[in-house]
Amino acid sequence: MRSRQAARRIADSAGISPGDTVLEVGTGLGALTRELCGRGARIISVERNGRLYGEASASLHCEGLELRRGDGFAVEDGFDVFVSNLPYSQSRRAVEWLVQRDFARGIVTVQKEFAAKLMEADPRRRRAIGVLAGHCFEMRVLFPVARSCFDPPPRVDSVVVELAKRRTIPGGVVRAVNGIFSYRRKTMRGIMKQFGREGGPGRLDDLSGDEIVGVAAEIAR
Ligand SMILES: C[S@@+](CC[C@H](N)C(=O)[O-])C[C@H]1O[C@@H](n2cnc3c(N)ncnc32)[C@H](O)[C@@H]1O
Repeated sequence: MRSRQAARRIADSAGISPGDTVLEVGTGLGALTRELCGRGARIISVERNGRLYGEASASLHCEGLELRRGDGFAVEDGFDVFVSNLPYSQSRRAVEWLVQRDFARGIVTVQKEFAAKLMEADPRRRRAIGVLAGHCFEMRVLFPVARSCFDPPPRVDSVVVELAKRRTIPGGVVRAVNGIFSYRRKTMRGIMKQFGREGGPGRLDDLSGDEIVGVAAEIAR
C-alpha cells in the first residue's frame, strides 16, 4: 500500500497490546508490517512471493518481527490478532480459515462488496461465507480506504473490517455449510437427503444463520 497514513490507521485499529502475537498474511514490501512494529508485540508476517519476501527481509528490521516465506494460511502458531491487506481473490479463503482458528480480533482490508456479503442480513441474499462469518464473528466496517492509497490503485472500493471472534468451528462444519448452500433452492428435506439425513419442513431461508451452522454440525458429525 502506498499511503503510510492508511497503513498506520489500520495498524492502530488492530488494538495491539504489548505481549500480543500478531499474524500478518501478505507482507508485500512491508507497508503495513512497518506500522505494526514498535507496539511491543511479537509479529509473524508471512509472504508467499519469494522476491517480495527477499526485499522485505532486506529492508524491515524491528524487535519482535519474524518474517517468513510461505502460505500464511498454513501457519500453525497461535496468535491473538490477525491483520491483512490480502489480494481480494483470497478474502473468502481467509475468512474460511479464520473461523477455524482461535484468536481475539482480526483487521482485514476487503473489497466493499465482500464486506456486504459477510454482513448480509436478508436470508434470500445470504451466502455461505456470510453465515459462517456471522456465526463466528462480531463484525463491523471500521472505515473505507481510498483507491489512491494502493499502488497500483484497484478498480474497486475497499473497506477495513473488524472481526471480533465469538466462536470457532471445525473445517468439517465449514465444508458442510458450503455443501448446504450448493443445494439452497431445495427444501430442507431435499437438502438433508443429499447428505443421507432426515430433514424437517421448510426451506433454508426460514433458518437463522446459527441454525444453519447447527444443521451443518449435525451433517459433519
Ligand atoms: C495487496 S498485497 C499487500 C501487501 C502489504 N501488506 C501492503 O499492505 O502493502 C498482498 C500480498 O499478499 C501476498 N499473499 C497473497 N496470498 C498469500 C498467502 N496465501 N500467504 C502469504 N502471502 C500471500 C501477495 O504476494 C502480496 O504480496
